[in-house]
Amino acid sequence: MSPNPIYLGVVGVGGVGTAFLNQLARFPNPPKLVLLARSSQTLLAPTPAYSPIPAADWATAAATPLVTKTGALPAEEIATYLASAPGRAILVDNTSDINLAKQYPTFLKKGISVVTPNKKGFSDDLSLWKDIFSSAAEGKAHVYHESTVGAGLPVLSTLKDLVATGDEVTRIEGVFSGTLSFLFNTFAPASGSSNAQWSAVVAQAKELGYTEPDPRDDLNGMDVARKLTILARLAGLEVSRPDSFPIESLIPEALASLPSSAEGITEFMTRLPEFDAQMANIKDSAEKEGKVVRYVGSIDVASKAVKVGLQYFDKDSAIAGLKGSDNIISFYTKRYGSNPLIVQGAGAGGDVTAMGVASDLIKVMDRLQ
Ligand SMILES: NC(=O)C1=CN([C@@H]2O[C@H](COP(=O)(O)OP(=O)(O)OC[C@H]3O[C@@H](n4cnc5c(N)ncnc54)[C@H](OP(=O)(O)O)[C@@H]3O)[C@@H](O)[C@H]2O)C=CC1
Ligand SMILES: N[C@@H](CC=O)C(=O)O
Ligand code: NA
Repeated sequence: MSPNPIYLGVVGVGGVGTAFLNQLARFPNPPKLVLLARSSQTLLAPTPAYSPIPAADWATAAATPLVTKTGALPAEEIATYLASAPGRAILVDNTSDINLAKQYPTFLKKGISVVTPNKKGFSDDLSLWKDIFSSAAEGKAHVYHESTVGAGLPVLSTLKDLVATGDEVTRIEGVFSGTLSFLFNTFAPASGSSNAQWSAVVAQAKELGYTEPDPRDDLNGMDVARKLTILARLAGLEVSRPDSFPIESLIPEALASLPSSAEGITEFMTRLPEFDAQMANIKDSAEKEGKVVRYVGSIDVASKAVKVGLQYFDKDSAIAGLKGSDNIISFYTKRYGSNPLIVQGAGAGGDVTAMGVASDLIKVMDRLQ
């Protein structure tokens, strides 16, 4: 038993949330799970006892006797409930909801720490970024969001360590999307050949849990732009918004105005095969130069230039040779000279993303002890 009980609220039980609950169930000294929510329902440990809900999958947790069930609760109510627990509290946000992310300052000011793989809050307006960190200081709470870039890979912790120890980061570049890495590695491999259709590989990436809840957020480049916004801000650049620099979209023009609803996602996935020839043309153009096409991003710190889009690579390059959903992130710094510090490995998927969330949770728990 840890000396000071810590109370936990978890919102989101999709691919990442379910894998996170699995890992939480194996913690030797788990926090007390007192709130578990999905979009339509919330499970609460009854007050004032706050006796914990088992850290199990949604169905098991929902079937637990004595759990109070309500519909979706406003973020302010979740914050009030957690702040009234008889100990320090942590919110784990496993959604991609911008509205919940906009309420992080409310949680933090009440002393509730936030751990999340949700990129939205850290990559929206710069004012929200500043509000999140000043609110954390005000509430003496912590914010950890390692899985917002490179899933569980130690990308943010590496960058923070470089900056905190006085190194000068000059450039960050690489492949930042697990989905786009998987798509291009499968559709246009550097060795061998592939007859896979673009739309079929997109459907596979969605099935494997690599894509954002709306796969168009990956294909339009916005997911990569959000990650670069977060990295650029940590490297000291005041990027105002994730759309403040040019982003190359892979969404066919004719499908660009479909609604951002569940119906819009279904129609997009249904009609995507009509546009397979467009992506095949891009692949063939690279092939004619003896290269492969990949979706990459870069931040040049001195010139404050952020770039996101397609580029051709030699087939024997490190980027061309990536496998599966791998990300590769190269940090060029004064201390590391011309050989960058490189972080590489799976950049999407429930288990690896949940690992980043679970390890952040352990770090926050340690700091609250
Ligand atoms: N998948 C991956 O590889 C990675 C994902 N991430 C990030 O992790 C987060 C989760 O992704 P993933 O698990 O794949 O997404 P899913 O779509 O699988 O799950 C999202 C979950 O959030 C719930 N949810 C959405 N909005 C709300 C809300 N307002 N209140 C309560 N619950 C809500 C959904 O509820 P319901 O079950 O009712 O639909 C669902 O349980 C995203 O921010 C994503 O960007 C980061 C790195 C990698
Ligand atoms: N959809 C994202 C998930 C991780 O951030 C990706 O594919 O990289
Ligand atoms: Na990471």
